[in-house]
Amino acid sequence: MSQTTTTQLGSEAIAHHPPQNYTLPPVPALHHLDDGITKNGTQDSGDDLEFHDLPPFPDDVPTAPLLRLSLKKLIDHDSNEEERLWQTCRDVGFFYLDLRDGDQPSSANGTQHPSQSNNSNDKSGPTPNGAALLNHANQLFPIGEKVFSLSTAEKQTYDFKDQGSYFGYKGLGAGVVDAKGTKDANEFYNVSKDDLFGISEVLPAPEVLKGEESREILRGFMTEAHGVVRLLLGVLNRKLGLPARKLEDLHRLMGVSGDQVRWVRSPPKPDQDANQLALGEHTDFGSVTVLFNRLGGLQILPPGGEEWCYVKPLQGHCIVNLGQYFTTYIPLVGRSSWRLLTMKLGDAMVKFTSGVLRSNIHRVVNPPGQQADQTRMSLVYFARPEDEVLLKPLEGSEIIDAKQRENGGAGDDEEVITSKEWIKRRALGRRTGGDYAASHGTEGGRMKA
Ligand SMILES: O=C(O)CCC(=O)C(=O)O
Ligand SMILES: [Fe+2]
Repeated sequence: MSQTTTTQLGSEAIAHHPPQNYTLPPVPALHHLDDGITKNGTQDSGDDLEFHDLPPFPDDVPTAPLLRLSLKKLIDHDSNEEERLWQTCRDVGFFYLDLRDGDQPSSANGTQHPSQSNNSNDKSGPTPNGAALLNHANQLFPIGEKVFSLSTAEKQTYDFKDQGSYFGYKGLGAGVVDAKGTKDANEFYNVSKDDLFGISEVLPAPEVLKGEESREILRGFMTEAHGVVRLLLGVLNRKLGLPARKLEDLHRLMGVSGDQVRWVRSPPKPDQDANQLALGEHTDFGSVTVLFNRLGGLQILPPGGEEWCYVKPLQGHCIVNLGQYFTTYIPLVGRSSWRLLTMKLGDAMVKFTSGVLRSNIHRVVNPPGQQADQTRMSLVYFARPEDEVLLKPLEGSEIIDAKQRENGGAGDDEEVITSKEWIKRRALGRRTGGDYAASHGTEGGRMKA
């Protein structure tokens, strides 16, 4: 597709209309790091990408060849950067985003609450500010530590699983990492975006999260992370040739959704348990995930590969991955047969759900090398389609239509479910006693274990 018109007229002005009988471009070959990080994850650009207050990430473990994109360039609608984003979302769906140069002077002093926006024409919300996002993330790490330092008995009172909610606390070992029911080795605390912005009820929470100071930091983080998500969605929307703002409009900051912040904490494991997974293999069940971690342990299984590769944490960057919203539409002949279908489909499920964009399997293992005796924490923002969005192929894109034809059609008589229902099923299915099979997403046909 031509980039010329986009750059001449402004990227919002043109919706791409590929010709009739459009055939899909081939999926690009998996990228290799060509822009600052060599294959074993060491730097070659002079940038300081290390976390100097932590034991070093080893240089003798396999690392994932992920691209490093620049938020600043994406904000500036750099067509080369937009093309790199598009390619990497089609081949692996995981990349680094450099936030250090994404600073926007207009909002450098903080984050404007969207309801305070005085620009009624600004439908896409405020331009994300990379420095503010990093700053809020740095402030949230110690707040998360305070939450986890509370007694187990108190934390347990914020586990809302029995009320059908995945917000709040999940204890160590309260989730499963495989179909055998092997327990996980991490604890979560999930904070609802809708709670923070007054869109839904205020959930019970520990004192450290109830105070306005913490809530303000969380709101700032959510606003900036959401701004990044919508910026990325805008690029993908144009590349997919969808009607203007279609993806952004399914992900409004002030829309009712399952968007959330999550802290994940895994304590160091005794040697005999070193191989235990902290977090089992999965794809994220939303749209876009913005992740901050500092110690290694996150691994992805690159497309077509057999070897799990570490994703080396980089200072000043977040790791972005696409969730399965883009790749999933769920065939349901009837709700009762849902579980059966999910279990039986296996590779067919992957085929059936394989989309134009990619949602890659990942998991969390013990931090590697000298990092192994450290407590690992990460901070995640999960953006999801608004609650009432139906999970079915989006209309208005020749590329998506062509992909459907390639997949043998969409099956018009199939029932579809809402984003809300799907997220709940997947989130709670990975809790002990949950329905692990029903919790599968697009990883269905590629589970290793
Ligand atoms: O902790 C990490 O690095 C990844 C966490 C993750 O994949 C998740 O919470 O879905
Ligand atoms: Fe994840």
